Amino acid sequence: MRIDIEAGQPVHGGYTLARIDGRIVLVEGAAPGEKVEVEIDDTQKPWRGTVTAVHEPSADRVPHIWDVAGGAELGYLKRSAQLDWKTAVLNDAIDHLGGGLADHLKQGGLTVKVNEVGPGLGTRTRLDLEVDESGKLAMYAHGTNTLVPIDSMPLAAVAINDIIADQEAWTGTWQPGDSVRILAPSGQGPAVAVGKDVYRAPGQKTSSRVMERAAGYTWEVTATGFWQTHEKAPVTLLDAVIKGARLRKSDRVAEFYGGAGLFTLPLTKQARAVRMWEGNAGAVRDAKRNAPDAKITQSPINAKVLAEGSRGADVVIADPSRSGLGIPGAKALAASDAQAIALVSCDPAALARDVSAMVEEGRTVQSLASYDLFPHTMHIEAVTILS
Ligand SMILES: C[S@@+](CC[C@H](N)C(=O)[O-])C[C@H]1O[C@@H](n2cnc3c(N)ncnc32)[C@H](O)[C@@H]1O
Repeated sequence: MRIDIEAGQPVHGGYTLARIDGRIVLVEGAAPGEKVEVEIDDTQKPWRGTVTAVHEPSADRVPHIWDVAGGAELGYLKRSAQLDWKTAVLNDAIDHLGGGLADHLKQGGLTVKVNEVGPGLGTRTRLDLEVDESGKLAMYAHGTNTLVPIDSMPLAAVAINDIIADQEAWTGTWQPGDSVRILAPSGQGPAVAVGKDVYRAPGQKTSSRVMERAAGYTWEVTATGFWQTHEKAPVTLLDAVIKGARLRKSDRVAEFYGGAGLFTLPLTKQARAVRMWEGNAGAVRDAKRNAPDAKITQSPINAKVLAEGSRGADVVIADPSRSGLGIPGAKALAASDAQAIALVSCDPAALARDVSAMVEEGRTVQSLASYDLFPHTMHIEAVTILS
């Protein structure tokens, strides 16, 4: 069924909201306020609409930067409009899921907005690809299981695109059905990971770890493990977290969800003592090498670990995955004696819930800054500092 609608406000997930006879439709591919025709998928709840024609284009609409496959769902909007979109989504989550958080921020004179970080293209240092049945590097078409061969991916760093463009030279390195990660680490030349094998050139295997450098520090990170993907993410987040928390040399720090030690290493150089918790065994191995002066524990993190681990800390840092801390976990951190808590969030709903729970426990938000570390996508990253 095709129908004409006016797209409303942006909501989490990369959609704008529209209504048809009072029924909510999540629309993909429209700019807020645009009059568009959409193909309705009524098998999902809420209904989904995909733009099939634009009747009155928004002034924010531009030619899509790359609609070959998934991964750039806001690529049809000006960069400034993407930032406005994400700012609206973040504020909407705070208003609707954050209880009294919106009032709390207002009373503190804080406004929430997503800040531009560097250029929109060529900034991604990791690209995960599949190999199609003909052996070509491919990605899934947006929202499908269909692989589309690719010749370039404009969000990825130049070094990654050079490898994609020259993929014939890599014949035999990967096979149909393989998953391939191409990396452009900041501390060395590019690398290609196929399963557990890592190559720096066709046929030339290299270490399974790659070198990352930022803010005068060096980390070795398992090529297939987690590392922030935007080239400026390490420096941006280090600055936001460590400066934001006003870390002093005499502080004892408890860090949760520490990964390969992005924060852990600098913390050990700038604080008295650092304890870190992380669940992934490979990340813990990396973190122990990267930050030998920290006390690092491999453990699933839950409210009990957050409560016990934060006891006695002057500063607490937590960078959970998308699901966030959860209310019991957020309350456990809020109840610690820490003078500062830095929470890194990558999901607006989890942010609103977690920060609101900490405020309810008597904490005060000092700052809430968001950074566009995923340009042309719907994703956000935010750092909240609470006292
Ligand atoms: C967003 S990453 C952040 C890592 C690091 N701070 C960085 O920026 O590179 C989240 C980390 O939390 C870990 N993690 C997620 N859920 C966890 C859990 N329930 N218990 C322990 N670790 C968890 C993941 O393995 C991952 O390393």
